[in-house]
Amino acid sequence: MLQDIVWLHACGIKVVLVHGGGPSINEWLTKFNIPVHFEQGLRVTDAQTLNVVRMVLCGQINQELVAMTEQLGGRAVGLSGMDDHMIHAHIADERLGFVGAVDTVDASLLERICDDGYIPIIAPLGLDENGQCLNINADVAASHIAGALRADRLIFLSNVRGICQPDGSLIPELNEQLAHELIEHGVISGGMLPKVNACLEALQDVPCVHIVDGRMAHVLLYEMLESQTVGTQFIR
Ligand SMILES: Nc1ncnc2c1ncn2[C@@H]1O[C@H](COP(=O)(O)OP(=O)(O)O)[C@@H](O)[C@H]1O
Ligand SMILES: CC(=O)N[C@@H](CCC(=O)OP(=O)(O)O)C(=O)O
Repeated sequence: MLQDIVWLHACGIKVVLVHGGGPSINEWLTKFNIPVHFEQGLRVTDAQTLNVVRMVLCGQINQELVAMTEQLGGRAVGLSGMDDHMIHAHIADERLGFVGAVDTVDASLLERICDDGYIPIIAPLGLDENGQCLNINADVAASHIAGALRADRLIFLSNVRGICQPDGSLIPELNEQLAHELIEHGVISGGMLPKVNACLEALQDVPCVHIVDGRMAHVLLYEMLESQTVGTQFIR
């Protein structure tokens, strides 16, 4: 995946990578005997959990991605949505604890980083108006960042082929109405809920929004070069 990003960047395409890290956060919480709890695909985040989230996202995943990108010949800058107060957020729901809903994204730092020839790699954390760090689902952060950048394209990567029907068949195209029907009927659930909501939100500002299978070799090159998507495309 990073090799594709480095190649696309070398071809003059400005790429911004927003990463998650849910499984690693779960692993570390378990090591520290801190319970793991999700509501509608969002992590319930108390103060102790937030410390682990920040440690894993910024200290581990972000820095590993930067190191790997550099190793592949790319020039990467690692940062989080807290840097320069890029992501302004507020507590989404008191019951979830320190989980952020995004108010605004200031994309000026990212634009400067891209214009200077770097690939920004962003951990999904934000700050509220009091400077409190908030944990933001990576898909939600990506959607707002893409919107603020007026991106041409937003590609969500997952560990499935795209949105699937209960029989496993792929849904190649999805509009808002069908997405809501599938959510209501429980066909879209768990971690796919914030992803689908993020896709619908992004569609307001970004013309091309896809969910594709991050396990497929060179899926990003395929997405950029072929006119047809391999996963699910969201349509207005
Ligand atoms: N209709 C659906 N189609 C495909 N995956 C779905 C669907 N509903 C729920 N899922 C689940 O959502 C998961 C993707 O969410 P998650 O793993 O949280 O995302 P992330 O890629 O952000 O880590 C899939 O692995 C799958 O188990
Ligand atoms: C609020 C919330 O759920 N934050 C996520 C942030 C990381 C993430 O989104 O990671 P994935 O892309 O692997 O799911 C979390 O704590 O797991």
